[in-house]
Amino acid sequence: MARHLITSAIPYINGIKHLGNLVGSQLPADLFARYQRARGHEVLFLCATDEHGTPAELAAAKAGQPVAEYCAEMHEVQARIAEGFRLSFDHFGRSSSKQNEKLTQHFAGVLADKGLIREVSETQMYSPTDGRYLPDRYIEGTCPNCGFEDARGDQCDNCTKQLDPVDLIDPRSVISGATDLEMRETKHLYLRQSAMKDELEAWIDSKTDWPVLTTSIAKKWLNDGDGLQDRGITRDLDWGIPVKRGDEDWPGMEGKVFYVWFDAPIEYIASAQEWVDAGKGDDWQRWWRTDKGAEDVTYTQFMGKDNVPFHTLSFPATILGSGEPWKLVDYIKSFNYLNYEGGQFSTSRGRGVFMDQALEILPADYWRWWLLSHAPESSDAEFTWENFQSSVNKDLADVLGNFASRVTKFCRSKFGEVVPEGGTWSKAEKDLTLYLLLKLKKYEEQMEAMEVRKAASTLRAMWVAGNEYLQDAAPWATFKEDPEQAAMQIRLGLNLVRLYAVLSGPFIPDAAAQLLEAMRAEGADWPDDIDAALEALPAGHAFAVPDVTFRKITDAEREDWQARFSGKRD
Ligand SMILES: Nc1ncnc2c1ncn2[C@@H]1O[C@H](COP(=O)(O)OP(=O)(O)OP(=O)(O)O)[C@@H](O)[C@H]1O
Ligand SMILES: [Zn+2]
Repeated sequence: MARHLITSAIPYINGIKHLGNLVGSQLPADLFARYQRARGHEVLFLCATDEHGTPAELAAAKAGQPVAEYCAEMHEVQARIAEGFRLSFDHFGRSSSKQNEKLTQHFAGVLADKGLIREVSETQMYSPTDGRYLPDRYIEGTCPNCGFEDARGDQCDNCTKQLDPVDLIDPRSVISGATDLEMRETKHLYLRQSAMKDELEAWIDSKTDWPVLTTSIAKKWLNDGDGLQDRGITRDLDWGIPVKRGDEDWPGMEGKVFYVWFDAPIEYIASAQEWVDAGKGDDWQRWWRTDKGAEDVTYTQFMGKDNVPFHTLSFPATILGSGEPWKLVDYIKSFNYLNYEGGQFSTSRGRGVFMDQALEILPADYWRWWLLSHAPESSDAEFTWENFQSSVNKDLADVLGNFASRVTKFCRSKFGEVVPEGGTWSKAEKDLTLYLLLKLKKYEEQMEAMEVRKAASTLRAMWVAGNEYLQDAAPWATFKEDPEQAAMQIRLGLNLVRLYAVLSGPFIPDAAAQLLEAMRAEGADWPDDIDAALEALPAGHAFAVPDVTFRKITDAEREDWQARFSGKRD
């Protein structure tokens, strides 16, 4: 039995995630976790909410709530929606946890001891009226480029020019509107990533099996321009993990917090500690410490492309730089972007379909299937309502759902709700099992390699083969001349329903469970042997006709949804 540690990029707290976020991180991670569990391996699947930083403060202010309270509520909301999508996390933690605070302070202390942290003096906007430094996003003013009056400190939304707060004409505080802003000197900690460039590069170079998307982004950051830069890991904010050197205060760093991208990946480890502290597990170190049992763990991370630099360079710099025996990632599966109807999904602009809305209109499996079978792997992909309707109707309703329904209903009408007896396999059945055997091996290889789209298409090919077999065998016609042969065909069909349920579980867990229950299948073990799997339900075994597994999406619904989700979410 292998041991798999699996993490999904942790979703940011400032709102409900869209379908792009889902397919770029949590959903494929869940697919892989479910597959490895189905293969009998030991899995620890972790995720969390990413709660620190300015956008969380801004979102809380907009909601009129204290930021801690806002984050606690949004965490619950995200956890509930994740359950709705059947994301099978062993633990869904919070980067604002006590465990993460301690661990983040620990890493900063160890890195400082190793000489990998330096102090830098810089100037930053300070607002005496607000009594605080203002991050770029807290400053607005007139754009020097286009004259737009509400340009932000980091960028003008009108002309898209990247800005520095000092560029703005008549800058003002977003919090109070105060205009008496001044530049003040402030000290920050920088992680000396540049000192670790060679070590990081050698490590990346050793990962010859990683997706090109992952390694090409890492290489770009390592070598473009002046090469890998040191990175500020502290901020003048209230909301975040207080800067400490291990358990000790850090002279000169009073009132400062760690930068959100420093503490967020450390939460992958802290989430395992939270899992234990919540009484769900008894040993987190055997997953995370190579000196305490984690040397045989395979660790896989899932994320969208914008997260790759932090996972290939910054977080490994923290882990490697500590010199402590922490588990390093073995494989980083990264994704391109899913776009929405000719544009981008966007949380800030409320564009696209969001996870809560998706579940209001259709069950999780419909979305899981479409998203995974169209995952943006080798390039960006696009969600359109037409494509969604046609894929769901073809793959799920016409192929899988229809197969289960025809086989079970025909059996009930001619033989009753028990697996019928008699008949022997002919060439058609042997050909089918051989085909399924080949496809199954392919499916396993693709799932192991996390080739999500290809695995979906292989699974679909197995469903299609069953449908074609049924069409050709035509038990309804056979029955008239040779009821025993028809019984054999239907017996095989019922066993195929069970087999499909077992194999489809990672993609469409609810439908899989529903079909297994209807088939009254005792075990749902992964098939070692196709022939045996196709005789798992013996003659005389009782079953029930399942309720409709998948329904079709009508044109009227599609048009309705297309209109409803064309504007901005409020
Ligand atoms: N359109 C997209 N398609 C695929 N993955 C995406 C997309 N947008 C974001 N992601 C990924 O989703 C995961 C969670 O993202 P996160 O919560 O940080 O939101 P985000 O990247 O700020 O997205 P947005 O700006 O749209 O809110 C990350 O791994 C990110 O790379
Ligand atoms: Zn402008």
